[in-house]
Amino acid sequence: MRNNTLLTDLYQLTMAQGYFEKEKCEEAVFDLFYRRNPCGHGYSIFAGLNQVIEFIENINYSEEDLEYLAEQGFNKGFLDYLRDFEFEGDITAVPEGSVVFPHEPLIKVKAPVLQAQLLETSLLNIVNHQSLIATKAARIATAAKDRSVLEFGLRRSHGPDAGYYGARAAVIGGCEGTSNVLAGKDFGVKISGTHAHSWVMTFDTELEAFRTYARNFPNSCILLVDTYDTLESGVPNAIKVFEELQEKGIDPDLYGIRLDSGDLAYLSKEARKMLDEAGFEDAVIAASSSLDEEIITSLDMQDDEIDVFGVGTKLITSSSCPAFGAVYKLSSYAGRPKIKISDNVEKITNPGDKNLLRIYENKDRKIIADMMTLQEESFSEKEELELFDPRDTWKTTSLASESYKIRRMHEQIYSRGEMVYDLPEVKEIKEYCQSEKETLWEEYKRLINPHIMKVNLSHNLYNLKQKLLQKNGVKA
Ligand SMILES: Nc1ncnc2c1ncn2[C@@H]1O[C@H](COP(=O)(O)OP(=O)(O)OP(=O)(O)O)[C@@H](O)[C@H]1O
Ligand SMILES: O=P(O)(O)OC[C@H]1O[C@H](OP(=O)(O)OP(=O)(O)O)[C@H](O)[C@@H]1O
Ligand SMILES: O=C(O)c1cccnc1
Repeated sequence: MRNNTLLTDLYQLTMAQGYFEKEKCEEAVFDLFYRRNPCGHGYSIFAGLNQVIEFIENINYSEEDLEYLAEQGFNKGFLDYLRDFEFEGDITAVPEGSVVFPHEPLIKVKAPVLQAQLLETSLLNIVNHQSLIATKAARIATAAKDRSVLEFGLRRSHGPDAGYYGARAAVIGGCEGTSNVLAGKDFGVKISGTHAHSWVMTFDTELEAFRTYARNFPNSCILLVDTYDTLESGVPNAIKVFEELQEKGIDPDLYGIRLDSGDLAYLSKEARKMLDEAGFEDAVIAASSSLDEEIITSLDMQDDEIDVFGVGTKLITSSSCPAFGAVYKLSSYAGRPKIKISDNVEKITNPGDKNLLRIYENKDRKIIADMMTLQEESFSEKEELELFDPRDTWKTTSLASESYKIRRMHEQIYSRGEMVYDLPEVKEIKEYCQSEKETLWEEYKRLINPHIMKVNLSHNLYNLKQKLLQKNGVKA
């Protein structure tokens, strides 16, 4: 396994040495958050937490790394510190697979500043990638409604890691399985697939190609029917092979066809009729060919007969929105809340050591709003709760006591350097993610112009922010 300890930006190490030299080891709090949902989506899916933990657990500056850093001019004392580096701080995070919204702290790192700073690049690198792909997968799965989506993108992903972790994230976000064998093996998720055009082309006839495939894989036999002529040759040959299986008394678990070109809606409807007329009502129709949520929505409007969508390039590269944009910002140092000012209001940070609360309607467990609070604040469901918009503060909502439920979104991952979290399997994260989506009203899930979830600040946090803004000469 590659040692990723140096997979960071140089400035993290130069700052770390600076802190080391100045013996500046006060506690810092950093929030990892993002500012906008990808593709104009109504929410995002937080993914990558297990890999964040794996990264921290495996931090190890080898002698070779230290020699390299010495050549770059780092000090011996600092390098000796790195040789024995162990993370000593606290980390809390929302569980992987959670539905999340802009500006919410997804991960909170509280540690001696040198240590907290050293984690920045790797944490962002991991979370930015997986959250982006998980969110794109959620969009595609929404468009597919109750039909399955398979992740087919490895060949066109941005290198091996993007394919491997992208498959993991895609499955968390809503894909039923992946064609990526290593991801399937390592993450315990379903792998599936069909065959390529080359398979058909190496045989003298399409029929012979289908027969041979069916002989090899009678129980999972999806035949690619568009190599020559989908309706004139591909589908009739597939039907012939299914009849032959039937004559042999073979009742496959999964069989059917895959369409990979042409008018997928039209071809699926024609193919469905032909398969049904031949008595193969349970034959599956899969389709692929540069699919994404927009094309799937359009196919749906055309009353397509596709059961399974194979989605590659546009999912694994999140081509419509290629970056998640999460950042890692200091919110407190030496017990004092810190704020980053910007002319762009969206970029002003929320100061202080914070908590993220989610407020659900009592009766149907749908999300009403999220609220960031200061760490020390506590709230009781037995009391009325007033929520207000942090921008348009006159917009308020009062929730009657006992009409809502509060959930603290963060779980403890590290406590004083010790990993205290039970890592869930990808299958569990996937199920949790599905249940998370069910906590959203449909209005937040639509693909275009969704409702914007309210992410409120508590009165105390709002007041602290105003105070720091004023102190920095910003008029509220
Ligand atoms: N009925 C349809 N409605 C909307 N989009 C469709 C429909 N059928 C296919 N598409 C999409 O149109 C695009 C067609 O791509 P392209 O021009 O490469 O054609 P193709 O049929 O796949 O050809 P090729 O033989 O080169 O593979 C794909 O993104 C495909 O998903
Ligand atoms: O279109 P995507 O969403 O990326 O989905 C994956 C594509 O990859 C394969 O094509 P490719 O041309 O690579 O191989 P093939 O010869 O097996 O069709 C497959 O047939 C799909 O068309
Ligand atoms: O199994 C398939 O059909 C497949 C796998 C990867 C890419 N395209 C198709």
